[in-house]
Amino acid sequence: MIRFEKVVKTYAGQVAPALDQVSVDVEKGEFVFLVGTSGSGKSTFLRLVLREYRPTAGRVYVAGKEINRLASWKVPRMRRQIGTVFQDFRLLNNKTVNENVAFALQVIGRSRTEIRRLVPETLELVGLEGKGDRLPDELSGGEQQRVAIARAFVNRPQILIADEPTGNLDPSTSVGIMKLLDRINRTGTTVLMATHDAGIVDQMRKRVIELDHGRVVRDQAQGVYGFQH
Ligand SMILES: Nc1ncnc2c1ncn2[C@@H]1O[C@H](COP(=O)(O)OP(=O)(O)OP(=O)(O)O)[C@@H](O)[C@H]1O
Repeated sequence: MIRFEKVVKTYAGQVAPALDQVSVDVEKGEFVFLVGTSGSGKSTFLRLVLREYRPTAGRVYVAGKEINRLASWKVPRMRRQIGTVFQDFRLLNNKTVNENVAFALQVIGRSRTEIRRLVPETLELVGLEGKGDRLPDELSGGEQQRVAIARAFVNRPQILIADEPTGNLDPSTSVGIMKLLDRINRTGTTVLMATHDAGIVDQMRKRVIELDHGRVVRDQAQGVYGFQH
């Protein structure tokens, strides 16, 4: 589903690469944690999957396509296969929960009938039934993140990318968010999550890929956050 072949990314004006000869293969339906200290290259990795950047060298494949060879006009369609969730939720604060989730469908031209069906169905899936008319600031942080996940998932993308999704949440709220991401993963969605949350990684026992100075230093099935060498 996601394949990196000897990927190098060096930002303009930088000498050291942010990613250095990274080769990784993520199968459809896998759940993968990306860990590593600040600046190790996690966000760069995620941004290459979204084609926000192109690699300096090497190849990135998403769903079988080498995405850096896609024509620019095909990029939005490629990105529709990928839902994204961030630490800071990124909701539209002047729109209700329903409108936030519906917006993700409107921009890709889904019909009103589909929107009327999919929005409540997805809000129920994330545990927000009955809260569709609230504004984001009338919700707890955990609930706001659930809205963000509903928005990312309402289009049933093949891949869900989460960049520190529990970074602003307390531990018990974080556990609820992880259960939700796990449920989404069980529907067959590939989940790629960058995190500093050792407790979560240790609890979930999923594949762990660790980056250090842009290199993959560990790729462990059913891994933990801090590996004892
Ligand atoms: N736009 C940019 N221009 C120049 N250098 C950048 C840019 N973005 C990131 N970097 C550098 O690339 C390296 C990797 O950064 P990246 O953001 O991928 O790390 P990270 O593991 O996601 O860190 P964090 O956990 O703090 O989010 C760092 O040295 C960073 O300073």
